Amino acid sequence: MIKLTNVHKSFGPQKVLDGLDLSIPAGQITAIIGPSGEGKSVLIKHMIGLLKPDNGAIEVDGESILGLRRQHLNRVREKFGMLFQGAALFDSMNVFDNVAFPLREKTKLSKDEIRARVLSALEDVGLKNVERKFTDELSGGMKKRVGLARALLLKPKIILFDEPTTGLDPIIKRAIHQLIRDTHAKFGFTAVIVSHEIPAIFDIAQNVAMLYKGKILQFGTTDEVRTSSHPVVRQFISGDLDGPIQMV
Ligand SMILES: Nc1ncnc2c1ncn2[C@@H]1O[C@H](COP(=O)(O)OP(=O)(O)OP(=O)(O)O)[C@@H](O)[C@H]1O
Repeated sequence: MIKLTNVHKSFGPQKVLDGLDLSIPAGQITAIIGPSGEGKSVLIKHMIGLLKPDNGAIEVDGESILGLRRQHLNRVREKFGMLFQGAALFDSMNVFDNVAFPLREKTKLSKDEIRARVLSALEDVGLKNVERKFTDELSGGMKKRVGLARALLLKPKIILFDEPTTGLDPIIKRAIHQLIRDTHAKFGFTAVIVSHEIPAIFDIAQNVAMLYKGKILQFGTTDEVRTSSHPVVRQFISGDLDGPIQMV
């Protein structure tokens, strides 16, 4: 479904991805874990063509996304929904207009149809009677829900989540994780979730990929990674200060 082969990416002298190989299975939830600053956000930005590799191949549904003309790349991007770190809502719009935005931009649906779809998407994420509120009146957890409603609206085949629970309290974190799991069960999209929520993320992901020193150090089912014998993976998951991962 999403396949990266021998991907290299540097920013000036800093090598971030160093011959990375990764295949994201279709229709499943895959978590990407790894130390801060290793390039997890850079990696998912490559999947949707927001960053271009210096070298390597990237395919979505068997089609290379490199070297595509803008129009063609936009068509590939329509397969994706995204929930980035700050939920990326527009402050100047209320909740309804934020969620309706992609429908107004990308479809010719009637006002009534847009209204029905927006309210149904908000209901899917457990939000009712908030559509007139402005985003600065919402809590962090509500913002994430609105972002997820917007990401779900165009029924994407793939949703990329970049740290969807960062900065939220433990109960809201769990609620957002459950919501991702429930909406995934309902809609069956391919999910890629960058997350530091260990071990909580293991309860919702089917696969885990650990990024370390520019490569995928281990990719496997959640159980395989949870019980990994690799010293780096073990140290990272357990949060031990002692081990091969050096603090700087
Ligand atoms: N557009 C850019 N220009 C220059 N450097 C960048 C750019 N984007 C990312 N980087 C650098 O690439 C490295 C990896 O960043 P990235 O945000 O992908 O890390 P991460 O693994 O997602 O980190 P965290 O877990 O802390 O969110 C960082 O050193 C960052 O400064």
